[in-house]
Formats: sequence, C-alpha cells, structure tokens
Amino acid sequence: MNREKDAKTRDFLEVAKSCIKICRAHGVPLLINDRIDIALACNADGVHVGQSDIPAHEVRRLLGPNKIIGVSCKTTEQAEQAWIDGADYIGCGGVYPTNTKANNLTVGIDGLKRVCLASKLPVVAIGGINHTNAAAVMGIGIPNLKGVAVVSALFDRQCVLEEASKLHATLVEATT
Ligand SMILES: Cc1ncc(COP(=O)(O)OP(=O)(O)O)c(N)n1
Ligand SMILES: Cc1ncsc1CCOP(=O)(O)O
Repeated sequence: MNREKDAKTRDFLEVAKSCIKICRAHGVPLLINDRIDIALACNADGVHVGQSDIPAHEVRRLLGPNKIIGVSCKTTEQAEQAWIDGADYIGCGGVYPTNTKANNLTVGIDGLKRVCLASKLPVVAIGGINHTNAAAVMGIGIPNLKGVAVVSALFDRQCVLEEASKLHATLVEATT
C-alpha cells in the first residue's frame, strides 16, 4: 500500500512508480491509498478508500472489474455498503489506539469481530497493531479476518527489516 498524505501529486506519482517496479519484481500487488489518478497513472493493482473519500462504487466504475478495491469500515452498515459497492476487501480499525491517524475512532477487538461477522468480504485489521498484539488480533478466529495492516510498527522503528521479520514470525505462528 502506498499511503502518502502530504506529498505533491507529481512526487507521489514518482514514488508510486518506484514502488510498482519493486512490487512487480517480487510478485506483490501494489494498492494506492485514496488516489485513483495516481493508481491509473502508474497502473497500480488497486486503490484503498476511506468513508470520506470517493465512494467505492465510483472507484469500481473508474477502475473497471479487474482492479482491487479496499474500503475502510468501522461498522456493519459500512461493511454492507462496501459489499454492495463492489469492494474486494475491508480494512477495519483502528483496532487499538494509534498516533498515525488523527481523530480516529478506536473500534477495538469487538468492533473488528462485528465487522468480520457482518461481511462475506475478506477483512484486514488496522490501527495500533504490532508484533506484541498481532497474535491476539488474528486469534479472534473468524475465517474472513485475513491479515493485519501496519504503519508505525515498521516505520516508527530503527530497522524496518528487523520489525517486519518479527511481525512476520508472529503472524506465521498465529495463523498456522
Ligand atoms: C487495509 C487498510 N485499512 C485502512 C486504511 C486507511 O484508509 P483510510 O480510511 O482512507 O484512511 P487514510 O489512510 O486515508 O487516512 C488503509 N489505508 N488500509
Ligand atoms: C490508516 C489508518 N486507518 C485506521 S488506523 C490507521 C493508522 C494505522 O497506523 P498504525 O499501524 O501506525 O497504528
């Protein structure tokens, strides 16, 4: 996921194009946060939108049937709408408090469970997740909870690679 909240459009596109090259080389899909124009310009694999961004049904109309669309949902009603709008997955959170996103309501593990149970879509948990609590999140044991998304657990640390390995090991243990 390429999430650039303050970048100039041209700079964002350059970063996205660099990310696409790396992702393609490793067989990893790249989604762009919020920006359909950037996703189209760099031929990304999809877009993730929040509740105050362009509605997912418009994203689907613009990107066509083959791109991946994710929608942030905190409630069962939003999850239902994401399904109707043609989303491919739901991002649900913040599961725990986070400093990464201002004024972000924390839904907790209970909110995450409600959204998972209300939808047929795969769900990714987000917000305050790191290698110390990822096992507890995945441990709720609801089949359509497919993973976690993190920002500060990797990028607010000294070594991204080391933190990614720790988180990866935790997730492998929690899900096998
Ligand atoms: C998997 C996943 N979930 C949620 C988000 C956040 O998207 P959004 O609600 O649009 O919030 P901002 O990132 O724009 O602040 C995400 N990017 N990925
Ligand atoms: C983008 C977003 N949406 C819900 S919480 C969040 C930020 C998650 O960041 P972190 O992993 O640093 O808590």
